[in-house]
Amino acid sequence: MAPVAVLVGVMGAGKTTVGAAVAESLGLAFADTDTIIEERAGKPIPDIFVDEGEAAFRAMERAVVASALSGFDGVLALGGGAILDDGTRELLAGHTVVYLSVELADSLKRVGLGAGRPLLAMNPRATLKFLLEQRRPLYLEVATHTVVTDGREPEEIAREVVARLRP
Ligand SMILES: Nc1ncnc2c1ncn2[C@@H]1O[C@H](COP(=O)(O)OP(=O)(O)O)[C@@H](O)[C@H]1O
Ligand SMILES: O=C(O)C1=C[C@@H](OP(=O)(O)O)[C@@H](O)[C@H](O)C1
Ligand SMILES: [Mg+2]
Repeated sequence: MAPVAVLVGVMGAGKTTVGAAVAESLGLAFADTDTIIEERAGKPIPDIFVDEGEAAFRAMERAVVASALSGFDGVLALGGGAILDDGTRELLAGHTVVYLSVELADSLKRVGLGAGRPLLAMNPRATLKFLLEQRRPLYLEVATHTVVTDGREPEEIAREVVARLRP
């Protein structure tokens, strides 16, 4: 058992939104590692970052990704920073991984002031610019498909993802 597709990309790429649309269109279940982590921890992500720190969050994320990759056969969205963890990147090898790419302008428009995203609590523009540059090579490293999202509606992006998943 493995997800039909795993979505990666920076905050605001649309992983959660597009992932749910792809799952619906394929008649499959959708799961988001952020939601699973919040359920397991019993608190929202910003509280996990404050109480336990980013390293503890990444470890929880790795454990959740590991169990979803072996026990879930729908569409799986990861958090934007999951690929920072060496172990998580290794787990993704051999899976169908769709990188939703987005540039700074659109990602900023989409996340606004970063509510619910603790890494954007201060200076979202500078932080997102840094994260995009730091992480792009890692997204490309794990991706089997890349779909550009700038200037496009989620439904159109979801249709392209579905088309790319066809054998
Ligand atoms: N292609 C898009 N165009 C416009 N807004 C979008 C698009 N994709 C997502 N959004 C909006 O941007 C915000 C962040 O989307 P989300 O799916 O949570 O991104 P991610 O999970 O990659 O951080 C949400 O408010 C969502 O409705
Ligand atoms: O990029 C990151 O490090 C993070 C992205 C968030 O998910 P989204 O990419 O779905 O916003 C969430 O996992 C957490 O706030 C950390
Ligand atoms: Mg998300």
